[in-house]
This record gives sequence, C-alpha cells and structure tokens, in this order.
Amino acid sequence: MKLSVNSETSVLKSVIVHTPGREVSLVNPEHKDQLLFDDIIFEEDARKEHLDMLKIFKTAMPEDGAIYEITDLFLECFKQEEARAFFIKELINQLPECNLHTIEEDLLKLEAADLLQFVIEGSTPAIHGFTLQPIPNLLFTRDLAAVVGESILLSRPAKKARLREAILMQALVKFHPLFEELSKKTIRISGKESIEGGDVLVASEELVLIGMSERTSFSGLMKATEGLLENGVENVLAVDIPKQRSSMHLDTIFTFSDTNECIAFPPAITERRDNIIALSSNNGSINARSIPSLQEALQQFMERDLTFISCGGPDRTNQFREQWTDGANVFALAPGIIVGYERNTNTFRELEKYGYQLMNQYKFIEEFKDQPSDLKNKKIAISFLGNELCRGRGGARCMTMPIARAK
Ligand SMILES: NC(=O)NCCC[C@H](N)C(=O)O
Repeated sequence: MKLSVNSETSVLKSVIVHTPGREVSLVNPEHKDQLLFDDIIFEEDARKEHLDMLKIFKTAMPEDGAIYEITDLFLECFKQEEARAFFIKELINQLPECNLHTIEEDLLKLEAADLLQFVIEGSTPAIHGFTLQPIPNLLFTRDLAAVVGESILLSRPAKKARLREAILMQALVKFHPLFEELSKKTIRISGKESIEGGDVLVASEELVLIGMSERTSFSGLMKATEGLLENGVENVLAVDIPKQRSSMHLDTIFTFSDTNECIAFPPAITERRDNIIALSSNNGSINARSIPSLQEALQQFMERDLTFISCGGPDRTNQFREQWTDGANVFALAPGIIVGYERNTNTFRELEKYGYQLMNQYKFIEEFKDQPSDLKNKKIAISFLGNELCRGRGGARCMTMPIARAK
C-alpha cells in the first residue's frame, strides 16, 4: 500500500497505534508531572478501552486497511543489528544526562525484545542495576511524526519525557521497510528546535496547519515549514495558540470532522484574532502574511466555508470541561465519520445539531461490521469509553498516527 496522507478526514487506510502496556503501570504519582500525566492510569482498563477503540477503526476501515501496533514495528526493525546499533548510539548522544554510555556494551548485546523493554519500561532483567523512567506517553503515537503527502516529518519533542519515543521513531523510519519510500522525503528538526505531531494538521494536499504551542517552537515551525514547502505543500498556516498544559497541541483545541466541518474550542480558536500567519514559498525564501482568523484563512485557502462546531456546546463551563477531556480531539475514519470520548456529551449534542447521527461504539460495530462501504455520505459521531485513557491527557486523534488515507 502506498503511504500518503493528504487530508484529515478522507477514508483511513493505514494507521499506527500503541495499545498501552506495562509502562503506564510504572508511573509513580510522585513523578506524574514530569512524565506529563495528570493522574495515574489503570493499565487493564486502559488497554481494554484502547482495544475497543481499535474495533471501531476495523469496522470502518476498508478490507485492505491495516492497523499497526508500533511495538510490532519496533521489534521488526530491531531484528537488524544495524538498526539497534544506530538507535543505541542516538540514545546515548541525545540523552547525555542518563549516562547510558556506561552500559553501552550491555545495550549492544540485548535482543530486540529486551532492548524494547528497556526503552519503554525503563529497565529489563537482561541489564541489572540500571533504571530509567518509563515512557508512558507512547500511546499517543500522533506526536511522534506526521505523514504529510508522501513525506514524513519527524517530531523533535519539547519535553524530555517524550524524547525516547522520538528516537525510536527516527530508527523506525530509517530502518523499517514499511517506510522505505516515505523515508526518502524525511523532514528533520534539529536538537534546539521543537515540533510535536499533535500540532500538525493536514488540511489538504496543498495546505498544512501547524500550531505554535507549548510544544512547537517558532524555529521548529519554520524549519518544518521549509521542509513541507520543499515537498509539495503550497501553504502552511502557523496558528498561535495558548502555551499551556491543557492545550499543549493544536489538535487539543481544533480538529476536522468532515471536508467542510471542524470542531473547535471557542476561547482559543473562534474567539481569537490576529493569531494566523500564512507561510508560502517565494523563490527560495518564505513569504509571511497575516490573516485575521483561522476561519478566514481556511476559507481563503480551502476555497470553501468551514462550519466551526463548538467543543462543549454553547455553555462556557462545558466548553472548558470538555476541552479538558479531549472533546475537540476527534479522529476521522472517513469524511463525517468521527470517534471521540463518550464522556463529552455536550460536544456530541452539538454535533447532533449539525446533522451527525450519534452512536455508541457497540451499536456502530453492530450496524456496519459487514459493510463499511455503507458509511459513504453519512455523518456519524461515534462515542467510545475512554475514562482511563483520558487521564493521560489525549483523545482519539492523539492516539493515532495515520500513514495512509484515500486520495
Ligand atoms: N496530540 C496530543 O495532544 N497528544 C496528547 C499528549 C499527551 C501527553 N501526556 C503529553 O503531555 O505529551
């Protein structure tokens, strides 16, 4: 299957996920802030919720669609000695404060599975007396990279807690055959800059949105823009958003639900002005033009009116409450077919006003399990249980890295 993503909503063909494992049980609440969790997660329930979410994806995806568990891909990649050696070298160099050079020889002797356990959980019985923090945010695969058109933008996280994930992704793209084509157009960001996948939204083949957020620095955004413009994107919209924990990426306050509809957290999107810069290429340099609002920018560049549906509905408190629990972070399986956490009831009610049929995960699977093609031209908002997953502070879009969508 050819890997390419030219839209946020066209039919999902292939996606990378991580069903949470033991690493989430290793989060000590004393370290939760440093590990970017707002609470501790109960692994078993989180895993069940995640696997149930994948059942929704399978129901809607075409027969030749593929859902990859990222750990399976890492294991395949680490079968190659060269990939393991590259990865270990990068770990040592990019995390000097961890003193991993002292165990370099032990690391090089590890089998693929032990190396992966060490990296994800922070320790392995195969190496005695050396422990790191786990990487519990691996379930938010979105943030590791973004496939844009036929290129791949590798994230450079702002937070140390997510750096190991980025190094894993670096190795995967370099060595796994799945990425053979995409890796020819890899966009890399240097160590001093930062960008995370949750800030990158592929509005169309020509237009990409990048949040300037708590996690994506101005220089990271410019570097990414340069790479995207060189690889066929015509315009990048830099969207300035509040730099705060509760909306750490653009996709926590804004996502597309259909070709002409999106969900937005009003205080940070529709009520903001003068927060958009359109960037385009001009004979080797980058042109910048200010646009008053995201609505106007999308109308100009997508040549259509977009309907902005309010996360949380009209009530102020509900808007804040449901943004907090990822109400604005929906994931589209096809145009108008979206999934989001069931607890965001006011957001679902608002979607209903705009013609979305509301369905819980069980009803959806029952109704469409044998005929995903029936989803064409429908608008369905599918709710799924995620009260445990939600404690990690990410929603359905955060938990997915689409690598192929229909043209
Ligand atoms: N795209 C996203 O918004 N991802 C959610 C990331 C949550 C994670 N705990 C973090 O703070 O990085």
